[in-house]
Order: sequence, then structure tokens, then C-alpha cells
Amino acid sequence: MSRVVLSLGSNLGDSRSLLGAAVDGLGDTVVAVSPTYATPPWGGVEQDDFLNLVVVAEDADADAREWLLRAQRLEQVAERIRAERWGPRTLDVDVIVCDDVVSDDPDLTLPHPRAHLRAFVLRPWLDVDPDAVLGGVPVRDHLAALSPADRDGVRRVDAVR
Ligand SMILES: Nc1ncnc2c1ncn2[C@@H]1O[C@H](COP(=O)(O)OP(=O)(O)OP(=O)(O)O)[C@@H](O)[C@H]1O
Ligand SMILES: Nc1nc2c(c(=O)[nH]1)N=C(CO)CN2
Repeated sequence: MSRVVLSLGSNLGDSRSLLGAAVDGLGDTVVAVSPTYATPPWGGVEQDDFLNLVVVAEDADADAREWLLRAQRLEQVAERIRAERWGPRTLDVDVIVCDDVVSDDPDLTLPHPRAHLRAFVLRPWLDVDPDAVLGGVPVRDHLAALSPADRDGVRRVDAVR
């Protein structure tokens, strides 16, 4: 059995439908879906706000690499085009943590190396798992360490699922 935390984001196309379809695509592996947030773009590229949410999923037959493949398949279904780093996209699915796996493989770095800096990951994750831990530090502490502007920039909106 593996338990994974996935971060889903979109700021191109019909983001609500794309995110909803991606959650559906995870089928009965889904354990929890966070509220949906409208979030300012992270990373310095000027672009539209994103919609973001977090999914917790479990599957006895999937290891971390299998979750990455599933994440990439969902992105392909959404016809994601890789143009600019941290730029606009129809769908981005990142593996944040998978059990206690630690990996520095560039193709699959775990925990996700930038998750602790991203309110768009931390805030929805806390909603579904208030005691979550990332890299040995409570997720609520990572969130508290962000600037008030980063923390307060994320706004809850109507849930896509
Ligand atoms: N934990 C992870 N989750 C998803 N992709 C990862 C992870 N670790 C490494 N990667 C690799 O990152 C590569 C680029 O991913 P992607 O284009 O989604 O990056 P990005 O979303 O623009 O930026 P970021 O990685 O900061 O979220 C992929 O080829 C993938 O193999
Ligand atoms: N708010 C927000 N900003 C981002 C996002 C995202 O999902 N949400 N994804 C990015 C690519 O990794 C870059 N910046």
C-alpha cells in the first residue's frame, strides 16, 4: 500500500473542468480531495491566477514511480504543452510526498523540493490532513514560515469536486 499527496494546478483552458477530470481520472484511489483555491502565480512568471487543490490517494499496487507516471498521464490527457518553466499550463500534477520515500533523482525528487515554499500546496494539504509532515517539519509550520502576502494570497473558491 502506498499513500501519496498530489498537487494539482491549472491556469489555462477550462481549469475547473480540467481539474475535475483529473480527480476523476484517479478513480477509486482517491482518499481525500481538498477544497479548491484560487492562487497567485508562484515563480515570477507574469500570468493568470491558478486554481489549485491537493489529492490524497492510496493504492496497494502503486509505488512512487507509478504515481509519477499516473500524474504525467493525467497531464497528457489535458494536452499540457511544456513551454516556459513555471509558466501557464492546462494541468500540472506534482507528487509531493509518497509514504516516507526520499529521492534525489531529478526525474522524481521526493519530497517535492519546492513544496514547502508554496502556499498553493501547503494550505489545501492542511485542509485534508491538519497533522501532515513534510521533510520532518509540520506542514502548518512551513505555512507559518511563509510571508503573510504568500499565505494570504490563496483564496478558497467553489470546489471543483
Ligand atoms: N516530485 C515530483 N513530481 C513531479 N515531477 C517531478 C518530481 N520530481 C521530479 N520531477 C520531474 O520534473 C520534471 C518537470 O516537471 P514539470 O514540468 O511539471 O515542472 P514544473 O511543474 O514546471 O516545476 P516544479 O517542479 O517546480 O513544480 C518532470 O520531468 C518530472 O520527471
Ligand atoms: N499559484 C501557482 N503557481 C504556480 C503553479 C501552480 O500550480 N499554482 N505551478 C507552477 C508550475 O510548477 C508554477 N507556479
